[in-house]
Amino acid sequence: MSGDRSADTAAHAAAHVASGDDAGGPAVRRLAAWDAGRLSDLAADHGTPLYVTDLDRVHENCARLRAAFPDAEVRYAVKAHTGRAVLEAVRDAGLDAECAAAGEVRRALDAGFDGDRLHYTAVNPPARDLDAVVDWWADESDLTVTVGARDTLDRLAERGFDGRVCVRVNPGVGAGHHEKVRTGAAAKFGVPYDRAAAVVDDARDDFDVVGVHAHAGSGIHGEEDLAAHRELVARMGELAREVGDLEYVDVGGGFGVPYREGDPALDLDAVAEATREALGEVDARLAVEPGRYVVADAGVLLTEVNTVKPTPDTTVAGVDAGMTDLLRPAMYDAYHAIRDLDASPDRETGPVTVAGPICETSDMFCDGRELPIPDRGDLLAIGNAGAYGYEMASTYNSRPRPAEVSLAGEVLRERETLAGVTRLERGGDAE
Ligand SMILES: Cc1ncc(COP(=O)(O)O)c(C=O)c1O
Ligand SMILES: N[C@@H](CCCC[NH3+])C(=O)O
Repeated sequence: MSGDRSADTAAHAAAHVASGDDAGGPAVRRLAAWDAGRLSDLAADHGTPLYVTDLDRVHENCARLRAAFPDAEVRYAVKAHTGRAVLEAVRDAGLDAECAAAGEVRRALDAGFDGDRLHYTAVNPPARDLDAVVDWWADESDLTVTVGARDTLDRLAERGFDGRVCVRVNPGVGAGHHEKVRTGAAAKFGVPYDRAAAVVDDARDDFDVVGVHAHAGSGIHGEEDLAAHRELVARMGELAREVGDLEYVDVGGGFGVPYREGDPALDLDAVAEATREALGEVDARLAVEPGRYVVADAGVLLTEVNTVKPTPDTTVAGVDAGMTDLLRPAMYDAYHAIRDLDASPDRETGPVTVAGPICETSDMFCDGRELPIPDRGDLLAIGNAGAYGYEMASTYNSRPRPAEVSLAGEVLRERETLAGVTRLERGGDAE
């Protein structure tokens, strides 16, 4: 959590606490805009920690993407939130599904995506995943497999697959909110740019090569990231012109959302325009595959304060959610806005450290952030938890994963039980 104690951060937090509105226009949903009474009712009905997902917001975000990219294919990166209700909302909104693993393909199929709306991006795919997807391809022959290595092409051919393939390219340019999520220049992803045309050429012998793809990284926000995005797109445009005869050029996802209260929203229309301009003339459709943008601000994580401990530097608010429920702060030092739903405007503020129950120092949602000093029993809402929140949850410390409900009160995922956590081990229920 280095840097979380900065004056800058404190100012952001104070502004959030003071403003209480949806500053930034319709494209930004601030944590303050959520109805505190509604969230408190849901926590009372379903317990904490609790994910709350606003499915209408998912629809709105999809609509905004479709409006910004009217002539492009917009594919939702399922990994950001795989819940059935979210997938159905995305399907209804007309987006395709981009899946990172066979399990995600299965979920998308179960949510009603037809093969022609399914894109499986196979990164070093385990044999089990390839077997499963090739199996499903027998019925869904329009699905597309995106491959980033010749070996993956060979392994598909060995399984009798001769369908639609997209070649993933390593564009040599990365972007994103943290080095751990900048994929564009990481050797693991995609065939090196200067070999891409040759790989496309070879692949055409055995497959229907329908596209080329590259992804810079996640959380593109700010000029430097946008410049990297434009560079990636320009390179992909060049490649598409070189290899010709493609259905689409997929320039990845990564569109960021503001996490700090004062952060500006991404100007999606401007990004779309810059993308088209950088791509140049190509005889193929543009495709994008956003995940975070669709779901981040559609979700909050509710957690109850169970321990308040004054220390010389900060008040430690112990809460019942931890890094097992929302990993991003521990993994990326990610900033998530925090709102005390029970604190009246005249509550004293000061440096507050919101910490979970896990035996790891990194199990903190903020450290020394200027917030209302919580009381035991207060309900805190953690913002922008809809993307890579529940998805990255674990059962470390034998903690059952939290429940998820829609804002309307429908249970979307039951709270896991301890029996659920232990069921696969010797002596567990599954035996
Ligand atoms: C290949 C690919 N496409 C799309 C995405 C979606 O990224 P984001 O959620 O930042 O839009 C990712 C994740 O970074 C990805 O790896
Ligand atoms: N999990 C990351 C995003 C990575 C997306 C996958 N390539 C995050 O929470 O920011």
